[in-house]
Amino acid sequence: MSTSTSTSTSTSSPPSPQIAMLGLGSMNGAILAGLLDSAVNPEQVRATTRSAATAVQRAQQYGITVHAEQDDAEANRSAAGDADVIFLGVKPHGIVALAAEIADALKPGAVVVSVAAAISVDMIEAALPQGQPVIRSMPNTPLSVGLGVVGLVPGTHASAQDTETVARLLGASGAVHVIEESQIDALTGISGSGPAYAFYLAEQMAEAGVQLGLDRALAADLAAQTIYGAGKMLVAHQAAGTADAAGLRRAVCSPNGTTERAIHAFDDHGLPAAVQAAVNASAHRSAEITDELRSAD
Ligand SMILES: NC(=O)C1=CN([C@@H]2O[C@H](COP(=O)(O)OP(=O)(O)OC[C@H]3O[C@@H](n4cnc5c(N)ncnc54)[C@H](OP(=O)(O)O)[C@@H]3O)[C@@H](O)[C@H]2O)C=CC1
Ligand SMILES: O=C(O)[C@@H]1CCC=N1
Repeated sequence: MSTSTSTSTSTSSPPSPQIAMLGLGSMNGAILAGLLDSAVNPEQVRATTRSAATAVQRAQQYGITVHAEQDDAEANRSAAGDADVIFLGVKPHGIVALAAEIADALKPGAVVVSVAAAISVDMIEAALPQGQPVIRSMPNTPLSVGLGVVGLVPGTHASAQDTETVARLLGASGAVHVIEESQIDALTGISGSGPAYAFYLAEQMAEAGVQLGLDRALAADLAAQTIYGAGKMLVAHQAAGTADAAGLRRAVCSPNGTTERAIHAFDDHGLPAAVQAAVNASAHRSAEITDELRSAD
């Protein structure tokens, strides 16, 4: 599989691995929603949360079995021990401890996929049995609606087949890029954190509409549909090689028209620098958390 290219979905019959989702918050929940919308059956999935209240809520939401680690100290080990693919979906500072907790319960060859920012492959591998396949990922929440982006970094013991299995699972709900670990902080700055940038833009567009006298629901719908349509159009044109973002932007700007005035306002208020600073801030924070957690060991 080549570096930084979207995987195409293979035409051979999809695998039906048993899946464990350890932690079922925003990110693992989004992955699960995407999996359940594709070829994965609820019976294939066991999940855990920390608290019983979350477990009950998530079991109802997704129609799967969810156990709370707070109530059942064996919950993570039991779910992981049955699984072929295990998604570690807790906060970064909890990933290594979670990997250590499940280590001797894992089936040999089961693939451990971390979704955490900043936790390097070697940190996870060090907590697991020698030879256990690990894949570090950076997904994003639009996987929940089939429009996600995921970066995958295969670990030392992950085979091409392991990577293909995970790429196929996640590729049903988004674009998958197999990347080098040196690229993952930058990917985090663009696509991992990026949905929040789009949501923030939508918030501000809608707020401006309210300031101009629109009711909030109308302004919010106009902003959301515009970002959705523009994103879909951009993806289609980039895939076809017919236009890029700059070209599509220029096509909306009539000379001396409304959009040209708006883009000048963005430039006058420093939008290009602000966006680049934001992507850099996310990428650098990812690297910084890695350093913090390494030095805490
Ligand atoms: N949110 C995002 O957009 C993205 C997040 N990520 C990564 O995903 C990971 C999770 O983030 P996010 O989903 O936002 O966080 P959330 O707080 O939404 O979810 C964390 C989940 O982990 C559960 N949990 C905590 N400790 C344990 C434990 N010991 N055993 C089992 N479950 C446990 C929590 O249960 P409970 O609710 O009961 O406490 C909760 O379900 C992070 O590492 C983050 O870097 C990556 C890309 C994007
Ligand atoms: O904010 C975070 O740290 C996580 C990682 C990328 C998106 N959310």
